[in-house]
Amino acid sequence: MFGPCYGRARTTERMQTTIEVAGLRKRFGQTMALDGMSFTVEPGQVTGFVGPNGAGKSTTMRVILGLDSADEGTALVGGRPYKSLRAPLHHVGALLDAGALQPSRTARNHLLWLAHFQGLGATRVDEVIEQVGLRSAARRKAGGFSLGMRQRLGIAAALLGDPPVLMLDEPVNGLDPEGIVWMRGFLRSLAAQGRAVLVSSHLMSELEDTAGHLVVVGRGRVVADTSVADLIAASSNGRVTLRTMAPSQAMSALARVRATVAATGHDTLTVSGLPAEQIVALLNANAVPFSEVAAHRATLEEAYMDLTRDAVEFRAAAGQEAAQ
Ligand SMILES: Nc1ncnc2c1ncn2[C@@H]1O[C@H](COP(=O)(O)OP(=O)(O)OP(=O)(O)O)[C@@H](O)[C@H]1O
Repeated sequence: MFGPCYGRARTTERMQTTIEVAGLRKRFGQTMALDGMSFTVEPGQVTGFVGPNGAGKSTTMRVILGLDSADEGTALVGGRPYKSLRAPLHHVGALLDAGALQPSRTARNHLLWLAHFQGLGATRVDEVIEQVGLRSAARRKAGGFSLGMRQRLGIAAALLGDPPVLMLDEPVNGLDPEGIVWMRGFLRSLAAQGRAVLVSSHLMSELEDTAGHLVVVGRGRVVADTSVADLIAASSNGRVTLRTMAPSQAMSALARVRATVAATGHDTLTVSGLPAEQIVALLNANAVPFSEVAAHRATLEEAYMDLTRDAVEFRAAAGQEAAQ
């Protein structure tokens, strides 16, 4: 296994554990689904693949897996096109559609059937069942599984070949809170074993605490390729959060020195154009009570909204035009 729990030696060459996408273009009729999509997924971390609905995430994943062909550009797994890999499931595991299973088969039989085509036996099937926590349900028909259990089964299938690269399309979508917590921890543990893990979502909040790196997409191309820490720092730039029981007094005092102020809660203001120390001095000089003045730390959601605003506005405008 690629992880620490199964000892076969495996080379850790960087090229083996990456996804490299360069200049992908793909058109469906009038729709430009991919418009120069380029990014690399590195090993050892979860990379979030985020963007609004229709941004091109699923199409990119399908092209990487050879399920769709691009009009232009290249998509490589471990340095090679998927279709040229001799035992592809040992290179990359994917969860694109958790519903894709035979409802009348038990979970274990479903996995045994998949394992058979990869030259793998029952021992490996039982290992992955254990890994995803499905032991007690393994002999039940998959048709009766909840979405969370189907997702676990889909991940077990993706792990069968012990691949160094994993790709999951919206794995958290529709899960209950317990399922979400499990999925986040599990994805982090797969990355901690040295795998390259690409996880798509249209909600940034779903990737909070999971992804270390983000590829943010809109309109078929990358709008940001950054670590989570850098993205938050860039979006927080120069803003200060002020908590006060006298927001209107504070707003007047700040307006007099031409700071920009926005009310962001009943007792919270976000101030730009004035450093925190000067805000404190100003509030003290004007006898305005306050409980907190702190450099603002943007949430991942705010940073994401900043980045994808254009893509969303474009879609809203296009929708309005079409409706007229
Ligand atoms: N088979 C297809 N035929 C026609 N249009 C398609 C097809 N597949 C995707 N598209 C279009 O391509 C664009 C990108 O779709 P894609 O599913 O890749 O986006 P996405 O980012 O995965 O969105 P979502 O979060 O909604 O799944 C969309 O405008 C979509 O309608």
